[in-house]
Amino acid sequence: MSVLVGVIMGSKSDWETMKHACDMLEELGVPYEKQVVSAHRTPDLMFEYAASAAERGLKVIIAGAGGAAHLPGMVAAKTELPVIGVPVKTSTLNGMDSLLSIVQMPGGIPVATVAIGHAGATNAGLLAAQILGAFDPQLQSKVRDRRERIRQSVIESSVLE
Ligand SMILES: Nc1c(C(=O)O)ncn1[C@@H]1O[C@H](COP(=O)(O)O)[C@@H](O)[C@H]1O
Repeated sequence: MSVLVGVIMGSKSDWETMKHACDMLEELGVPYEKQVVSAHRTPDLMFEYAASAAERGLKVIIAGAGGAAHLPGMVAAKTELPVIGVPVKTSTLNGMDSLLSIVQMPGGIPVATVAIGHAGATNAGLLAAQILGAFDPQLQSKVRDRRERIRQSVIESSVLE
């Protein structure tokens, strides 16, 4: 099956966080690719990646970055595909810098921003699957089954001894 989701990150050091998005895509059987692309350090590659993503068949892009996290917004500026931004936690400002850099997009160029760090990356993978699931009943049913398992496990552990 062709690759549907592009998972990109500003640096190899973001992998620790971004692997959680990939884990979720794998769990749900969504074909994806992963790559380091930086708006700051490899601007031409970033432009090329974003500009060609739709014609290469990608449907959703997940972009994670830390600090002055311009990657998700700049990618969103160069593609009409939905972009999900993952703020990577930083040692200096705990990821608040990443979050604020990603979330405050100007009108007309949206980035769907998730929470800071690992949990946000997991949700980014899930959100990408849910977007694709709107056009793919089989994938949507996998998401539904996953939610049911979560619901069951919360109910099972809801009685405190
Ligand atoms: N925020 C960005 C961008 C970008 O937005 O284009 N490129 C790299 N970075 C971030 O710099 C941090 C430190 O990177 P290094 O660990 O390589 O020094 C990473 O979290 C990366 O996402």
